[in-house]
Amino acid sequence: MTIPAERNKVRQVVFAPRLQELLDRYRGKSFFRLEPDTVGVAGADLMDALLRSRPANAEERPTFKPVRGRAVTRPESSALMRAVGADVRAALKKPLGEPALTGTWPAVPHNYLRDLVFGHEQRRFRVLVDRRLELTPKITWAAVAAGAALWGRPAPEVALSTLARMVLEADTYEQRRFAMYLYRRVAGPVCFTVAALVTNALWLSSPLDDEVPTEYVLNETLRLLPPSWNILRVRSPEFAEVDARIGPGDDVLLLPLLSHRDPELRDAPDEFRPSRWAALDPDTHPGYLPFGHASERCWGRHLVLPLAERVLDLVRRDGLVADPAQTRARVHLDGLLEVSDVRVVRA
Ligand code: HEM
Repeated sequence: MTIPAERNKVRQVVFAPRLQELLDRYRGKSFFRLEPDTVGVAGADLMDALLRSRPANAEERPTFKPVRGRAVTRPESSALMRAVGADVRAALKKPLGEPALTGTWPAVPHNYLRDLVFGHEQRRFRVLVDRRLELTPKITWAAVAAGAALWGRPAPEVALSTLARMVLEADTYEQRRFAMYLYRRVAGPVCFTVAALVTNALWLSSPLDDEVPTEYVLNETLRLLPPSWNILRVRSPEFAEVDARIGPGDDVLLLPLLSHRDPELRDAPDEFRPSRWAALDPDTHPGYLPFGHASERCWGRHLVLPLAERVLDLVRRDGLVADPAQTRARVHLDGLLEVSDVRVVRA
């Protein structure tokens, strides 16, 4: 995939081979078999019907799936989202300031967001939003267990996020460990996913056009490089009722990465054209599911979008661009779809 960049140069997104293969083989197809026990779905209507047929089960929920066998209840999830919401709203009220955002992205915006939202947290909390813990559940668990064991209440004057104060309310070691793991599940994405989104946006749009609203830039980035590029639903009887090609033993991998580029649904599907969103509604546009299905859409999106806008406002204000000498950025095969190692400089 190429994006017009500086006059004679192009900027390229280099997908991991498995992702490129998915795009090459299945883009434009509604239904296909990926493995003997897994089907792929990228047709807008079929995705809609399947996601509508049953709610996500506990294990399929990315944020609030059970923690080592212990379910996370509805009231617990709601309380955690309210707490992180309060922290994000407080962060958004801070003046823009003079953060140093040049350097290698997504690491730079990750650290910026960590400091902005969870800035003065104690070390045992800060370590839980460290990039090095990414996708390593065992190490995360070890960090949580150590943090919960080395306990000592901070002095009252120590500033803590609303989220961290919830952990402090836990009485026993077991409860504290559970609460800290959930802290990681909720605080981590605020840094990881928003850093991924703004890095993808910068790579696709650089230099940001002053005439184009940031909202459109983000919608178009979420279309071409959706951080949540797949949605897994495990086998269940409802699916065969929706489509007889789906057997009782088939898991279903829904692929926004492909449906977002379906040539039947939109013009020039591989081109980065943020202005197309002037005429489209991201909440209802067919096959556009960067935050999941309407029936159970991401609870964090109202936090993600203003944080991403704030980072891109700083990019515009400070004239930051992807280093013109860099013409390729890789997307690895990972849980989160993001371009890696983008060098960001002042224009
Ligand atoms: C760019 C950022 C993000 C993207 C693209 C994204 C995407 C998604 C998607 C696709 C789903 C639906 C999953 C499914 O149906 O299986 C979802 C659900 C959800 N997301 Fe997000 N998300 C983002 C950030 C966040 C953040 C920062 C939080 C929390 C602070 C969050 C919390 C949730 C919750 C609570 C759910 C509901 C299901 C559950 O996990 O319990 N998301 N998100």
